[in-house]
Amino acid sequence: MSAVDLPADTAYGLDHLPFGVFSTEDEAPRVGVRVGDHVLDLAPVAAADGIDSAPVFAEPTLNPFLGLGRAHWEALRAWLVDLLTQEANAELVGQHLHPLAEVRLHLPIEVADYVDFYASEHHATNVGRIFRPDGAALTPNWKHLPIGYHGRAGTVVVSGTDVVRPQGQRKAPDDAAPTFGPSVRLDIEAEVGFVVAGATRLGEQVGVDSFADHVFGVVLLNDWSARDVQAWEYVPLGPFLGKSFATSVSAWVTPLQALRAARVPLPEQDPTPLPYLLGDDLPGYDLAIEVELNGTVVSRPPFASMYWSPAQMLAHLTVNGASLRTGDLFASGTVSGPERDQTGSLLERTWNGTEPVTVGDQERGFLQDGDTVVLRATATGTGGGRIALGEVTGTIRPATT
Ligand SMILES: O=C(O)/C=C/C(=O)CC(=O)CC(=O)O
Ligand SMILES: [Ca+2]
Ligand SMILES: [Mg+2]
Repeated sequence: MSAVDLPADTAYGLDHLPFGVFSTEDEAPRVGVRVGDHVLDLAPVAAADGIDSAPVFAEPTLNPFLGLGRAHWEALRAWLVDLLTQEANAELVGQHLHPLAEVRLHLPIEVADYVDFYASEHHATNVGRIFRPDGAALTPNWKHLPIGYHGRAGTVVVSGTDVVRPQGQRKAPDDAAPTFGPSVRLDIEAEVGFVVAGATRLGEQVGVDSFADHVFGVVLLNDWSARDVQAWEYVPLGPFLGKSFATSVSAWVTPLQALRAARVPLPEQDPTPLPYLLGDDLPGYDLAIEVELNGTVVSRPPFASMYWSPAQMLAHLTVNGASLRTGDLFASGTVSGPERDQTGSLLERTWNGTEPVTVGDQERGFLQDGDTVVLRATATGTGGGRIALGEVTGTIRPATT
């Protein structure tokens, strides 16, 4: 018995409870929790139950709630489970449940800084082979630190937002001079994003053991990439306009607590990293990702194969004393497993377009206008069944010329 009716096999049951921001026709965006195929409007329910922090849920982003800190997130989750478990609350809860089909979902966080890592050994090896065929696949630093760069926070968009084909300079090695125009090698990157909460001071470091104090939860993330622009611009400072035009995230943020049963050991790290990257609790997560292109699943990247733990990424991100802000977002980097059909980018999946994938009755090297990409991911929930991260979808629109 409980306050809501849920199918036994739902991926959004009481062991999940992801947070997002939604609006209904006549009311402003506010915080909601996904329960089955409904969204629970948190502010009025929390207010009715005498929760002090109820007003943070009437805000148009999760940031004010996230800023309250870990003890508060955990207490709120316990309250929510209790509320939804008791049949006596059925009327209160029922008044504030909206069918998903009747709401609009918004970007759940106001993104402060956005950082993207490069933490898959399989991905880094593949990209090294394709982009730098004459050198070693992995750069000498790769196994000593989680490589990353700062991306563009202002162009992080919510799932469902169209992506306009970027324009820019590109020059293949054999071209005499660069040309300008719409990217002809537009790609995806299937990634997992980590939502940071709680500000730190300049000069402060967040050690590997403080990961769960500073990461509220995870989103699925598509780091759209223009490979032709990227290949010409990135030496020596790294990715710039080939990545900054759009990064899509799921509308739902899955709390770290909901992923406790999905924790797995990391692959062995050899050589042993420096002490600030070592700790007793360096979780990997067994998330089964799926990349769908125009209705056909083209790849199944396994997040469990990532070399670096997100706890190591956060420790590295702050080891120089860079401070954190609530709403910071860091992404894992493209998730690729050892097999070709486990790679998280078309660059790898089609080996730079030379081995196209079959999608329905067509073939694809890179993305064409009108193509739709959907990323999905599931994991074992604490209740023993599967939970599903919010999906990330985007459709490519022609360049604005
Ligand atoms: O190795 C390179 O030159 C480029 C790598 C990427 O494009 C990957 C990137 O953005 C990080 C990642 O997603 O793993
Ligand atoms: Ca990336
Ligand atoms: Mg991007």
